[in-house]
Amino acid sequence: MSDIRVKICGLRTADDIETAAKAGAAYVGFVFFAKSPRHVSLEDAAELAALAPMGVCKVALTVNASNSELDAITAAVPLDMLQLHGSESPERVTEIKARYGLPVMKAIGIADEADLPQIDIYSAVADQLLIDAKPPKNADLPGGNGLAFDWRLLAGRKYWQRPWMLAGGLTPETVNEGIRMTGTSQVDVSSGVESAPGVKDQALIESFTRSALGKQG
Ligand SMILES: O=C(O)c1ccccc1NCC(=O)[C@H](O)[C@H](O)COP(=O)(O)O
Repeated sequence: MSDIRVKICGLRTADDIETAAKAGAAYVGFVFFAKSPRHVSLEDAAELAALAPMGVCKVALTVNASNSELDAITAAVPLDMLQLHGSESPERVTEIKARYGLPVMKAIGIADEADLPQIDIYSAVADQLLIDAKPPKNADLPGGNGLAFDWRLLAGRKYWQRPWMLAGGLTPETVNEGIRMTGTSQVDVSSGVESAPGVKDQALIESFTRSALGKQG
């Protein structure tokens, strides 16, 4: 049994959920961000979440969402975690945790060393951290850009105060190198398991998950 936990983000079909769960993903992510090709409606997300087997953590990804948006998402969709992928302040993270009673994962964008202190700041308030590549300036999306950051920045920093996941540009081919270089025990992927933006590829979901979990072909 592997110690690695895999999150597949941006799932939009029943097949995506079934494939991710069967392959052994620990988390499935639903994107609530209208500009994203991975955006799902409340109705679709509710149906997809209901298909996730017990024990698979259902994560709603939002970007600087208001309380009314979060109220609607949490009322419609059975969730286990909220992922905040915008510029939510530490105070806002605390407020969201208290208001919804769900664990909160805060995404931190990393481009260079100057970004690393954010990890400690958000460690004090979030339940988990998702350490991702910082989006390029003028990017349409704050995440899901298929870009990796320099993993050497995290080398030797295995033990943060909170559980964390490595994200950004991972693929079935690179995920093991990312795990090895950073010492992470959790990985997240979106673009690297797609055949086109927003379209998950079942074979890539399987190969990414199996590769991360150290399972043979
Ligand atoms: O995936 C999106 O479309 C998205 C949109 C808005 C904010 C965040 C988004 N994705 C965040 C994720 O958790 C991705 O899985 C993470 O950034 C890694 O993405 P990728 O580099 O494509 O594997």
